[in-house]
Amino acid sequence: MIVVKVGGAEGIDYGAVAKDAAALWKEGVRLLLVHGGSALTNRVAEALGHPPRFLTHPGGQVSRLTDKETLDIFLMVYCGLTNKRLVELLQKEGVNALGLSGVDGRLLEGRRKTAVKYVEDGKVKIHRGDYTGTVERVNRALLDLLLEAGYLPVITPPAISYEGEAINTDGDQVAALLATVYQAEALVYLSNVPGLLARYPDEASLVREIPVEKVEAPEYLALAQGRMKRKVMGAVEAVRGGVKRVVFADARVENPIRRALAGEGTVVR
Ligand SMILES: Nc1ncnc2c1ncn2[C@@H]1O[C@H](COP(=O)(O)OP(=O)(O)OP(=O)(O)O)[C@@H](O)[C@H]1O
Repeated sequence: MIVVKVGGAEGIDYGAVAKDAAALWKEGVRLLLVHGGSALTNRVAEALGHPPRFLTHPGGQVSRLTDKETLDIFLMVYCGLTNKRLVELLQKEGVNALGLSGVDGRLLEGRRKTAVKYVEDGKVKIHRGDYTGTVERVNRALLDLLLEAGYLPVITPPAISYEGEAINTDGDQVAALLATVYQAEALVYLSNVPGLLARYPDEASLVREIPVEKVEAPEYLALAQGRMKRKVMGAVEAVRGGVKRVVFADARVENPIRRALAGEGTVVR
């Protein structure tokens, strides 16, 4: 199994991703696609007069404040436009892709975090009423059913809480969890950069490899900071959990998945 997460930043060539995924699928490679949608969500939110807001947590991570209106916009962009366009591109390539969110069939279940700690003006504050959470359980039986019947699953956040509410959840974590559940040969993160950059946005500073056992070493620790921390530590956890390798790679090129599998990008193993 190969799990591919297509990021939602500007500049991603969805056509190239779909073409590559379809070719691999037809060769008999088992795939799960997960996608994001953050940049488009920001644009639609602005256009609808409900601009995006982000919270910086005490640990330094940043997340989207997800109130009821934001969740509605999130559903429109992730489950609507982004998911259906990707499914359409795959259908054009002759693959019977099937889009589903974590809400459908309780595919991705997690705990809703109603109170979220964040830092503002140097003080720790609490935001209540958020619709966010972390996925803890995957409905693998549902995915197996689809895979056995020949459908290529195209999966998107949100997830569903144990109480049955849609919750915004991190797509990177979803992909890592799916890869771990399937003990995937590879987990590929496609984005609008060539991989993890030591000095973002300098593309010449691409880090070629992160050996899991050395992730705490000073040269790698610098990379696992701020916005990238969650991605790097998620990759390390996936490898520790049995995924053979994680590759962060470019989705602005032809054959992005094949290139990533050939080692172009940042390889964590
Ligand atoms: N050190 C770094 N190395 C590589 N990319 C970085 C770094 N720091 C910040 N970035 C940025 O992080 C972004 C990763 O975004 P990605 O495509 O994975 O989507 P996302 O914003 O995580 O959300 P979603 O998947 O929900 O749309 C890239 O657009 C990249 O520009």
